[in-house]
Amino acid sequence: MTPAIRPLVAGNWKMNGTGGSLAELSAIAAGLSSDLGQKLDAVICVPATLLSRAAETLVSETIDLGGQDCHVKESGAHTGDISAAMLKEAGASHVIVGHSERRTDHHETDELIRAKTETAWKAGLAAIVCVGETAAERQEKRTLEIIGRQLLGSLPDNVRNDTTVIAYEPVWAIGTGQTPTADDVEKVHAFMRSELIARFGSEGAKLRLLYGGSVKPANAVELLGVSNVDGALVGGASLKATDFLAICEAYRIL
Ligand SMILES: O=C[C@H](O)COP(=O)(O)O
Repeated sequence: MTPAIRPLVAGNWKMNGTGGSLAELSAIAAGLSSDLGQKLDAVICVPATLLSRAAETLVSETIDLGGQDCHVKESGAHTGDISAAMLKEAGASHVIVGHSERRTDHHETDELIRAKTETAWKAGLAAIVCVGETAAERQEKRTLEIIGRQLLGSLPDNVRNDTTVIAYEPVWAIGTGQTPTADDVEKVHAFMRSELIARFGSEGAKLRLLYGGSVKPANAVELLGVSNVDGALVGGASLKATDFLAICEAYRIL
């Protein structure tokens, strides 16, 4: 019997946040210093420019910090890029890799995301590996084909549940207010779980599978209550402490 998986609610601030936003981060940390924080893990992936200050601000241990991407190389002549080691030194424990906004805008391939995941691990970061189908792929009823390809193409061989988190984010649900039905989320997460167990055995059964794409306080209980959903990757609703904590509150009920 696989032990219960401890939920993870991750926030992705994307390209939002300056010094004044650290007050929201402190409010999230304060909100999770209560008994609520015993029920889940939380990571906030702030812009890299805020990481060091965020780490200094967060005197409590109730939340971890993450980056939103890292270069595949450990260092070198890559103007404007950020290495996994830089994120780690600045206070990150996690890094998102393969977010659909990078797969699309920066033409990131499964192969590159797999290599970035290994680079993140080498720097001591856990990778939150994103997969998700586009609206066109959904229309063509290719969701499971796409998720299967991305899932297994983007993951190195030796994944562990303490170094790797998977986030299923249907691209058409990101920032749109639309979400799949709970049944559709269940189908994809059950498929991911079976694929991961088939490839990684018992470790595949322990990986946390997050859902992301318009998660809000109003739909959190429904979406987070779906089997094989072990948490959420939250964009817009993570920018306000009240909304992010309201999503976390779902775990008082679930
Ligand atoms: O990384 C977060 C996802 O892109 C979801 O963003 P969203 O909650 O604003 O739809």
